[in-house]
Amino acid sequence: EKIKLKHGSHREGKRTDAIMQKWRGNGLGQFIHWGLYAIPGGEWNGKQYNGAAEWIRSWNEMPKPAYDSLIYKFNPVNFNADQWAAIAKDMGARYVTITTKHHDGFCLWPSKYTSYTVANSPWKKDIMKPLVDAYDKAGIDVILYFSIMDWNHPGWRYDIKTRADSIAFEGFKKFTRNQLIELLTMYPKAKGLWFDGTWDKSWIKQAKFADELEAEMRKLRPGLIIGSRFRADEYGKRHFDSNNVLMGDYEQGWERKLPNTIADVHGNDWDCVMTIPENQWGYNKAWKGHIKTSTELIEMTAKAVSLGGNFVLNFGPKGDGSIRDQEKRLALEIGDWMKVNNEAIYNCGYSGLEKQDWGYSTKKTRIDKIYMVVFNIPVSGAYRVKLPAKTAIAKSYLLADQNQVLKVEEVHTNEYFVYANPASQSKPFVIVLETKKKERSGENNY
Ligand SMILES: C[C@@H]1N[C@@H](c2cn(-c3ccccc3)nn2)[C@H](O)[C@@H]1O
Repeated sequence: EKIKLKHGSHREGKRTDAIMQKWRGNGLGQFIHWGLYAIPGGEWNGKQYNGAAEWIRSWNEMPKPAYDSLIYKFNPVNFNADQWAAIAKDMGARYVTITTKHHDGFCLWPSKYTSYTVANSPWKKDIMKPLVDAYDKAGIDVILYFSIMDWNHPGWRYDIKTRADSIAFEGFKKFTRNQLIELLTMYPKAKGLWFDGTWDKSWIKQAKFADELEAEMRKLRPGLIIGSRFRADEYGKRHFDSNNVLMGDYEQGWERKLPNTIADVHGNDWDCVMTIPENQWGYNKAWKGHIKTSTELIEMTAKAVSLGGNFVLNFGPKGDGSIRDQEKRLALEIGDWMKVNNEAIYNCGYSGLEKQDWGYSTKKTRIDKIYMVVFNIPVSGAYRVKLPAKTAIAKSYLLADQNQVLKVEEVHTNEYFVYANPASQSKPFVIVLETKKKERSGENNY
């Protein structure tokens, strides 16, 4: 029995408009975390901060005034928006999410509503405009990351406990609305907003305000894409409202983790945002622990697409605006694979097939093509695939070499072995299945 909600979700099921269909088919995206935190790069006074570099302001070892005065050191002489966009293009990313303002409140655009922006740094110039233009020129859609939580704004509160809190937070809410309308007005090419910093009680209590603000933004920018993290319903429920309906246009619940089965995504659109090290979004000088390889990241991309989502890989440019070598190399390695295999990623989604040990299957939307993205090569050379009843395999071949038609054997009803011995076994590869309707129940060759 559904309960009456004024500020719950206002739409059930996936959006079907062209802007969202393009987003749904993107498959692979780039995340950019850049700001003042890139200057210390996880280190202060010769000591290393163990947390995520973009959270260094919350570290007791670094006095807040010392962090806040980093604005006077922001002068990224090696910043080159076209180079960042080229790296994303070479990787095969079809959209980018860029931090306009992270939790520290520093704005990468010359906002009229605070002095804590690039305009008052030695750099002086707008960073967002050249980035939006460079990515747009490269044919990569832009999404603006915006943190509601803003440690620099005097009106920010973690919770509203007193009348004074309430008065201060009203000013903060007006400021937040002003900045969001400002961003949408200054960067009309942006396709969406990626909200963060919305988990504290102060914001969760603003169901009505946030609901009306979301409506105002959608009216100002028809088709705008906003995820489930922006606002809570009037009972404080986030991501899914009190009737368990997804808030916003897609689920933003997969941060540094992936769903495992299709049941985990409840038939919704979703994105997974991922770091290359364990947990560093902003630039950190010392990448500690496991640094993901391009093969791991390609597998995560294939897994995300196989479960109907997008995979968004994070880059943390240095304080001088350059991109670190490890990130450039990974982007090129992923891009080399995507150049050959992106047909299995772009405009693909959940195939409906049972998961097999060799890897992940994806399906082109509306076309009878299934892609078997192989990460684990069976010693038998036989790749098992179970098709729905009345579906047969018309043809099978390697995506990387379509002249190599592969032998297919129906080993049980609707269960097939595809035989493939790929040339190079050191990289994931894709087997294509062109399917057709089964005319009649063919002989099964047991
Ligand atoms: C997309 C990622 N989200 C930010 C984040 C938020 N949190 C966090 C930490 C403690 C409680 C709740 C949320 N950790 N990281 C990261 O700083 C980065 O921006």
